[in-house]
Amino acid sequence: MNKRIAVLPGDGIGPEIVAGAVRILQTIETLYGHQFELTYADIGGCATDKTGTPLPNETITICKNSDAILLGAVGGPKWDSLPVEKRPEQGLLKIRKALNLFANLRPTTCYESLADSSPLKKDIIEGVDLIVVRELTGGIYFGTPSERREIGGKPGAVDTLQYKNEEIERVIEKAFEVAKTRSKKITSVDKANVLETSRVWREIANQVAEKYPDVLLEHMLVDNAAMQLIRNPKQFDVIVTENMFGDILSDEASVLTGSLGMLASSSLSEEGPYLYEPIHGSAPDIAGENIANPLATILSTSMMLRLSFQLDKEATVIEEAVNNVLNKGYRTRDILSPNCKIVSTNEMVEAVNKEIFELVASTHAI
Ligand SMILES: NC(=O)c1ccc[n+]([C@@H]2O[C@H](COP(=O)([O-])OP(=O)(O)OC[C@H]3O[C@@H](n4cnc5c(N)ncnc54)[C@H](O)[C@@H]3O)[C@@H](O)[C@H]2O)c1
Ligand SMILES: CC(C)[C@H](C(=O)O)[C@@H](O)C(=O)O
Ligand SMILES: [Mg+2]
Repeated sequence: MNKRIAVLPGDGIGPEIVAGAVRILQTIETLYGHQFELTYADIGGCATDKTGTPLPNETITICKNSDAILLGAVGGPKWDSLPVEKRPEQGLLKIRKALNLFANLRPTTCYESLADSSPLKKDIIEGVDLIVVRELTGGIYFGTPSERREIGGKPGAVDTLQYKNEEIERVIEKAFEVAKTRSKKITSVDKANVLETSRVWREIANQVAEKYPDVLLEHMLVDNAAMQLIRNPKQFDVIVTENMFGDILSDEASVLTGSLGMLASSSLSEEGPYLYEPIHGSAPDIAGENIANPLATILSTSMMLRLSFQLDKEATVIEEAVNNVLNKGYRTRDILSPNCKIVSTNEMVEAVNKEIFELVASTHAI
């Protein structure tokens, strides 16, 4: 199979973890006889440094001409005081908007071998397998006005939470489609006791549910959901929610797995190409030290192989290899557990890579 992949490493630990994921993609390419044509492009602070903008037009063109996009992370203190349009995070928001990536899938799978890496009790997290479907191109992130201005004659600021009904409907539809392939239960998370956008969200969720009689829909207020996610996460299968609630709840959900460095994501549009990225940020506190966990990015590439290229066997080999290296005790520092082998970013990548070779050799999985 021949595929074009745009690779956007970004800032901080972005280049380190993306290099690891690319190494795994290249192994899959070799072992299974595919051709992945990689085109690198700038996004985020590094793009601002080079071109004055965090999302150069060339990057958008490269992404649009690709079959899938792999992104690392953007941001860092170096760029925090720049005017808003030059900030790294704007590059991320703009690429999501430019490619119409309205549905962000963030699976949370608890690996048995990482039970000791989570601060939560084993019986609470054991067997957790949920997915947050986060609306990604609307809500308070994109509403206008978003500005500083006087409020009642006093200095202040305003951000606007707005949704078109159609933006709500399409992401809820996507979540129901995801639920159909899983346990057939959806929790729609909102703040309908306060927000008008949430009341509309709830009405639309009820309307969409009528088309899916086999899927059970429940509604939950976001503050309760944040608590339930820690107290009893096994009650959840698919969580669908608006942009900012999804951002916050998915970072929280990562604690169930042991680390933010474990959570992959895919961002979907109607037409493609889709974008794949870990849910974490550029981790400036550990950038350049070769200690970041590359597994979220590696698992994002397995999502790419499955969702964009329908390469199920290849995706499964990556996922099994990750599971096996964790079972063998390899740990980056964010997922330490008793008697583990502490490894660097590169050593973790090499362990997964070796495991893929071994799995393919032992099962003749090609
Ligand atoms: N998708 C993205 O590009 C994205 C996502 C979140 C934050 N950010 C940006 O990243 C910068 C830093 O933000 P932050 O510190 O709030 O969040 P962060 O996700 O970068 O880091 C939070 C904590 O988790 C740790 N961490 C994150 N990823 C890790 C990994 N793979 N392995 C080990 N530890 C990891 C970090 O060291 C840090 O202690 C900010 O500029 C923010 O805007 C970008
Ligand atoms: C960096 C930021 C704009 C981004 C978001 O809030 O969407 C990040 O936190 C994420 O989760 O991808
Ligand atoms: Mg986030």
